[in-house]
Amino acid sequence: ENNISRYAQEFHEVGKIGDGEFGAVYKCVNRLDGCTYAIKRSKQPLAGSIDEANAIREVCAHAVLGKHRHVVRYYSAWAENDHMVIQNEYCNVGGSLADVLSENQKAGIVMSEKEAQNVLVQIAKGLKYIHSQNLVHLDIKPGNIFICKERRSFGSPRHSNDENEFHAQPENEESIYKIGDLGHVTCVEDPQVEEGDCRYLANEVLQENFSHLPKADVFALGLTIYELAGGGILPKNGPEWHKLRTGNLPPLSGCSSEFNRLLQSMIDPSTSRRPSAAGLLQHPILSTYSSK
Ligand SMILES: Cn1cc(CCO)c2c3c(c(-c4ccccc4Cl)cc21)C(=O)NC3=O
Repeated sequence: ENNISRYAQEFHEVGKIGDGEFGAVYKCVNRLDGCTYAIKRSKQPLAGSIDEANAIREVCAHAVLGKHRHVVRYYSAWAENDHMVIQNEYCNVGGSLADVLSENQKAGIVMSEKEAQNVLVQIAKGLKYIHSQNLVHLDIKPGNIFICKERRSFGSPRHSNDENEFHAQPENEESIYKIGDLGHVTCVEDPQVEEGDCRYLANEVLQENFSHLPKADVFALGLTIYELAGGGILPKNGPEWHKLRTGNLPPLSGCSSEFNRLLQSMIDPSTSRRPSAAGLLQHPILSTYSSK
């Protein structure tokens, strides 16, 4: 019967972990396999609407992007009782980098250069994979980067062998960062661009130049890392917004000049001067991370 809810039948709802105009996200346990999932339930979009096109794009993107260590994994999607449902991997830290950013801002601390570089390398790997499938994400931002904690296997190399360096997380736990929310994903060929969050939007996309969309993802990643490493609140519009897009990024006091130059290159007004996601992984100051 069409009013039996597969969601209610197959899952135990632990609690709401996200809310927005799109719908709501719940932490759920599958009654059969006992695993925890993140499930987004949203109102069935109007047939033929932009929302419907986005919902279809999101599910297709997940299906194409299959399994990658730095992309949130998709399991299933279905429609029921006037709702769309998508069942994804639950990133077990229970929050995104936007939560890390707001907690840091409240505590008056910023992410260290080392951790910011670690995030940059992991998300660059995820973007390299997405771009290799001729897809672009178009909404890279702290709120769409989710965090998993993974038990470190015995003897796996730590990032730095500088033993007396303070490490925020315990010896055996490592943060794995994953790109989520594929609702703006489109293909590089005939892109149907739905602009992402304007704070991370590259100017050429605002000007409807869609000829180098992978570099728009690199731009958004550059401002994302800049913000996490202490760049402050990003403007949504106005002269400050345009100033950030002239290519001069106020330097981050706590970071090396090489790192500042790398971030500056990622937000260069010229898309050809921005590194590609693959190019980022070859950068000398990131190679210590990207060798793994
Ligand atoms: C708000 N929120 C919090 C979380 C937990 C992070 O540790 C979360 C997740 C997702 C999503 C999500 C985003 C967009 C579309 C579908 C989903 Cl399930 C939203 C999430 C998702 O796909 N996987 C998540 O863990």
